[in-house]
Amino acid sequence: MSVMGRVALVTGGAQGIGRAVVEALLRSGAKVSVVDINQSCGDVCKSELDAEFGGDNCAFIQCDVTDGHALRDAFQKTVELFGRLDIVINNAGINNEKNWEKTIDVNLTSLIKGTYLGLEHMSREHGKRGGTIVNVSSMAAFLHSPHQPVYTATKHGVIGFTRAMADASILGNYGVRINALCPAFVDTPLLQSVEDEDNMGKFIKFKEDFKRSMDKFGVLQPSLIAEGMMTLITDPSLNGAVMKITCSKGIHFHTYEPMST
Ligand SMILES: NC(=O)C1=CN([C@@H]2O[C@H](COP(=O)(O)OP(=O)(O)OC[C@H]3O[C@@H](n4cnc5c(N)ncnc54)[C@H](O)[C@@H]3O)[C@@H](O)[C@H]2O)C=CC1
Ligand SMILES: CCCCC/C=C\C=C\C(=O)C/C=C\C/C=C\CCCC(=O)O
Repeated sequence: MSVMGRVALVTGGAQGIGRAVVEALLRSGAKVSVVDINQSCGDVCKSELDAEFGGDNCAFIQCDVTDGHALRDAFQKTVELFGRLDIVINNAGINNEKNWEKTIDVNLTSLIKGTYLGLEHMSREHGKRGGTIVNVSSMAAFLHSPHQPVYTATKHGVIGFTRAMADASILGNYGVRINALCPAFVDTPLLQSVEDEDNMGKFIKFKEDFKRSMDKFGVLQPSLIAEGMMTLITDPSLNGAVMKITCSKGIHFHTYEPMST
């Protein structure tokens, strides 16, 4: 599927992985709505993207994804601005073991809301023409590291929810493909949360151990994650797929036992 002329909404799109995905989409001819809580970062992002891709191709919508009404408005505004919606990337995420309820709210509850809103705007069930949703999980979903237990739980949850919804999409003939993306460590501001007791809480004492793990597994560039994301967006055969991206194996897919596919 070509993304030329299609409309995408990317949560947490103002920096890091989300920003790299926004750029890849714009480069391929999509129009993109960048939905992010950070007003100043979003303003900088918007002016840089306008300079590179032209002013009519992207919008910045300031929104806290945990605010259900604001998130609904962001979807509505995207459709009003660009006339349609085809691609939803639920990417916004945080690493906060101290305020772990917030981590669940941002990483899992809001991602579920974003998926349901995406379906309202794209599913044949709602009289729409179909589309695609990618939910951002993490390689943390395949580990049980002691550094970030609640973060890990949310990323496991993202995979379970995504695969169940992908099956629901087939059963309900939604016409919407739903997939998950699981990067290993990526060079973004999120990694700096390891330094901060406000984020790590009592797990700050594992900081050095965590850094050794980064040295062992390596750190990826956001551009590679955007490349994997574009495959999930454009390959019409993918639904319920779980893409992993690691330094050792690059872009590859998790395989499941046939009975659980
Ligand atoms: N950086 C890494 O090593 C990895 C990151 N991930 C996941 O990738 C996703 C993106 O992470 P990064 O780009 O690394 O993080 P980042 O911290 O660089 O960017 C996250 C973006 O989300 C926005 N955001 C945070 N809370 C929000 C909220 N309540 N409402 C709206 N926007 C909000 C931030 O303002 C920021 O622009 C997250 O889901 C993260 O869990 C997955 C694997 C590895
Ligand atoms: C406690 C550390 C907090 C600081 C880091 C913040 C966020 C990290 C986000 C992730 O999603 C990455 C987490 C774990 C997976 C990383 C690597 C696994 C690599 C496995 C492999 O290469 O085979």
